[in-house]
Amino acid sequence: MQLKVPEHQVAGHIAKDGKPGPLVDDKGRFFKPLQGDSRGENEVKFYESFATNTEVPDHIRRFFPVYHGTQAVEGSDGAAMIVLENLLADYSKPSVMDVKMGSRTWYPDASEEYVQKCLKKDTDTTTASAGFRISGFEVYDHKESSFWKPERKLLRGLKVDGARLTLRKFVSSNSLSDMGSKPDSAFVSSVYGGSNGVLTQLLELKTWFENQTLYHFNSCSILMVYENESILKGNDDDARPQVKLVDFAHGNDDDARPQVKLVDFAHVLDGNGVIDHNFLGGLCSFINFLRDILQSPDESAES
Ligand SMILES: O=P(O)(O)O[C@@H]1[C@@H](OP(=O)(O)O)[C@H](OP(=O)(O)O)[C@H](O)[C@H](OP(=O)(O)O)[C@H]1OP(=O)(O)O
Ligand SMILES: Nc1ncnc2c1ncn2[C@@H]1O[C@H](COP(=O)(O)OP(=O)(O)O)[C@@H](O)[C@H]1O
Repeated sequence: MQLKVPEHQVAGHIAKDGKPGPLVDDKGRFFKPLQGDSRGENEVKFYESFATNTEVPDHIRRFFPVYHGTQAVEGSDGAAMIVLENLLADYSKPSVMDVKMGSRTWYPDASEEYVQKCLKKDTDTTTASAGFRISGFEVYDHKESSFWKPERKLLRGLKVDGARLTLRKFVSSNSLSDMGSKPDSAFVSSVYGGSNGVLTQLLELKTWFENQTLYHFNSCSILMVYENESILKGNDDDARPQVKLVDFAHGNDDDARPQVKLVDFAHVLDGNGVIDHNFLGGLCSFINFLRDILQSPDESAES
């Protein structure tokens, strides 16, 4: 089995100080190392419970990576890995964003030290104020024909206006690395809008969260992705780029294939019959941000 480091991982742990990081194979699988201090175990427990839980509606399962069990992986010194569907396997030039949901990232029964560490990050970022924070993203830069990923430090410093601007940049064809410039929001309707777009998917998820009391998704992320291969820019450099969507492989127009998934279940707890207000509140807020961008894509945003 040929394993390699994922090309487009945008957040989370990576191989460091002798600890393994995630790997992918060429068969569409993503291997996530089992993390220590019960996080790995807890994540496995969630995936096993979720896979067999008959109360989870089928249409909701598509928002979660398919789980293929655990496996000791040779290429990673025999470390035990959680084997998941590689969510990016079918994308050739993906733009990806990881958005950590909730207005708090600590969970009941966490140690005081851990709560304090999370609280600091939550108040320093948009978690406490907006109910979510952008943990990481990578966009395909159409001008440079390459991927651009901001440093973590830069994202940690984002306030609400910066997060709003970043959500515009994520669907823009210009000014990616220049954090101060105005994004053109060229792909906003193809990615955030439409009957298969991000907003529609988030609203479906929200309907479930308004009722589900099975799990509490502490510190869990929404992973948004879309395909750039099919997005063609017009040649008129002076004008706002004309964007046409063409999918060469399938001959379809409008095929940015926006996808919304949930990832990172290391801190999921039983819902015990109680609505997950923390995740739901963050989701509602995130939906409002995207709705505002869709409604006024040309509005100039301040950084
Ligand atoms: O160590 P840090 O400060 O980078 O925090 C990690 C988070 O990074 P971030 O706050 O987004 O920059 C990291 O967040 P991302 O996955 O990068 O969104 C995780 O929350 C990680 O905890 P866990 O693996 O989910 O248990 C977090 O690790 P722990 O602090 O819980 O060990
Ligand atoms: N199933 C998956 N397929 C593809 N990429 C994934 C998958 N799960 C996670 N990732 C990538 O790895 C990053 C970190 O994942 P996460 O589960 O949050 O790890 P950690 O527990 O180390 O924070 C995500 O932001 C995303 O880029």
